[in-house]
Amino acid sequence: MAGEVLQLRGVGVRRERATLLRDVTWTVNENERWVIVGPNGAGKTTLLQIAAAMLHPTVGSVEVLEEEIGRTDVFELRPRIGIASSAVAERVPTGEKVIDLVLTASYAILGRWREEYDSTDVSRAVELLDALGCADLLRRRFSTLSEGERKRVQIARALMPDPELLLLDEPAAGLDLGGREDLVARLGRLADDPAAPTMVMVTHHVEEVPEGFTHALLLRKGEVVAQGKVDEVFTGEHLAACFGLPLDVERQSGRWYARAAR
Ligand SMILES: Nc1ncnc2c1ncn2[C@@H]1O[C@H](COP(=O)(O)OP(=O)(O)OP(=O)(O)O)[C@@H](O)[C@H]1O
Repeated sequence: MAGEVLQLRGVGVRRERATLLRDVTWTVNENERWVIVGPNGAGKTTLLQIAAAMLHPTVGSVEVLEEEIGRTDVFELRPRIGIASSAVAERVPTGEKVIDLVLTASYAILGRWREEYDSTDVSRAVELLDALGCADLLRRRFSTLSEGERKRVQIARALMPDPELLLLDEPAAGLDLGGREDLVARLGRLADDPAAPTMVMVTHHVEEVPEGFTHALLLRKGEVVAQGKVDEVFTGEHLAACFGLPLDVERQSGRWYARAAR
């Protein structure tokens, strides 16, 4: 596949009287690594759900992997997209084992039933869990894992179908400092891998943006504040407009830091 992985034109999402997204026009090209940043309630998860073909816009047009939403079979499209999100984690059936949670991603389903998996599928699932430092968890029940373990298992699941697009919704939320730094380093290595899928990650914190992420989109109250190359978007001016307070922003050794301006 070449070219545009996501193409949104004039996208709006409304629910009852609320406007969740307004006039979002956004293009993600193959091999780019995007981060969506914004305060609570800005519309980040809504935008990610649009990108995951899980939500249709109220207005505007959306193409995901060159398929137009509304004119394509989303059940064929979804296995081409890997998503790690707490909205998915909440729907994991009680008692589901970690290995089965990763395997079932091949069919974009939750809950193992009677599907057949061959030894190649099982080896791939084990390799992915190993790469994310979770090889010792494969026989555990997902519900018994710590928050950090769950996050890493969900990323292994998202990578299982060898997706063309990888979507990560707040992958570092709830992690302790060591867990966050470990995850950010793993995501940085993934971002640097030319064989890795196009990536879009949602976060509240610029400190969680791994090295190797190329582009950023800032959202506030459902509208795009700025978008483009990460070093052009992560300025004090743009981030202050996004979060609604004066900020000092700096970059050190490839990572970003922001704090309230004194
Ligand atoms: N069905 C709905 N009806 C009305 N408002 C909704 C509905 N679903 C979501 N919202 C509102 O839309 C806004 C955007 O929600 P969304 O989850 O996309 O934001 P977010 O940027 O991901 O937030 P957070 O950082 O807090 O997770 C929020 O203010 C939320 O309360």
